[in-house]
Amino acid sequence: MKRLWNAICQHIVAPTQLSSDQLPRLLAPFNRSPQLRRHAAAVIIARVQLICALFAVLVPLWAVVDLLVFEWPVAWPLVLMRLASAAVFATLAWPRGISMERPYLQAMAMLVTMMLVPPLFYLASLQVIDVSRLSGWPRLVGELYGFMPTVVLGGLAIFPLTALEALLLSLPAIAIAVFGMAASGLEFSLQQHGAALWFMLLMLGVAMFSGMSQTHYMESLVHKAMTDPLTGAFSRRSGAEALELMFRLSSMSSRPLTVVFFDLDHFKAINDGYGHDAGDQALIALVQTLRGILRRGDVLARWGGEEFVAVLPDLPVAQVPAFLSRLRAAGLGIRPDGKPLTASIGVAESLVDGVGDWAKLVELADQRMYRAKHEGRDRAVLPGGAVIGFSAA
Ligand SMILES: Nc1nc2c(ncn2[C@@H]2O[C@H](COP(=O)(O)OP(=O)(O)OP(=O)(O)O)[C@@H](O)[C@H]2O)c(=O)[nH]1
Repeated sequence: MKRLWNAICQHIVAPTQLSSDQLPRLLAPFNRSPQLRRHAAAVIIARVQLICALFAVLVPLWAVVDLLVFEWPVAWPLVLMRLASAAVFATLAWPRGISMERPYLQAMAMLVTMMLVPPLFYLASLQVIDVSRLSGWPRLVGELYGFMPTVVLGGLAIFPLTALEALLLSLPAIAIAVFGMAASGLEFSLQQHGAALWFMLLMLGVAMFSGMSQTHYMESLVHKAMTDPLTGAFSRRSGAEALELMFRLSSMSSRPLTVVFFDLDHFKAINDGYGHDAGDQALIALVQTLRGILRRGDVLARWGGEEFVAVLPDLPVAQVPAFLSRLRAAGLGIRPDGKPLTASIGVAESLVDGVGDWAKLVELADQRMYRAKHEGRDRAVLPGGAVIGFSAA
């Protein structure tokens, strides 16, 4: 069974392994990191804009066919509807930035708007085209309009969506298609419309599968690009990006944001005395320990060789001593000679330190870390200059 699961993951779902904790994230868009949500939103927005730019040109061009095939009383409302649709597509295609605060909401709003235009166009076309009374070319073109909701479902396949998102986004198109079948003047039966319905469900299945596969692939790439390959902590660049976003969000709501700067003590001695691999193992163990102490929304980034930055939203400076005691209780790991691994720590907090940007907050934490280093290591310097010595406690 495990071999079958591995074969599915390796050869069908994506060329990268799928772990059991990733599967729920492919089924529904919950529990995603803000970075991943932002990246998914950026991809969706870029693709919506590309498609909308194409449709803004192609949709009005198709008016030529309407004018050639249909009588004027049928053709002119269709041309007007095409111009209105093109205006919506052009508006969506208009270059715009990605919302800093709610990128996912922006992406979904744009996607839903784009997805609604063709089915609504089809719905409106039913008011002017009665397929059951047409024959020849007009009937063919009229029946093509009936495919619009299905085309929309197929189009979903190009977006990195979870199964739930693809399902919810397809519901309006399916509902409009069924309504159209009932209102088309043709017999409303499974024999008459079953094939079209089956084809829609097939398209939905393809869209869900493709969306999940893209989501998984995107998640793997984002994870690789954002994390330090040795420890799995955020890289400095992605840590800075996360910090910038968190700083902005916490300043908007006047909530505290705390930065804890760690620099391991006498780390060079581990490399020199026991080899680089022993040093690597110490760094990996340190990150595992810190992960156990940090909360879900906290961020841990490897800032430099043996320097780490933890970003803790909603942690006021008054709660920092409690955080440091948890750290002290867990320990930072053991050096190869059996002695405890220690660090010099600097803490800065956005409200108490009154800084205006995230870089200044890190700079303050870094300066306090240096003070901790110069005052004897294995201690933390807090805002206001308070010092908490670890070994003495
Ligand atoms: N094993 C290993 N060592 C690293 C890595 N990155 C940086 N280092 C080493 O970390 C050491 C940092 O040394 P220093 O900056 O002198 O600091 P230190 O020995 O910790 O001394 P203090 O900070 O003054 O307590 C250097 O020897 C680097 O080569 C890494 O990824 N793996």
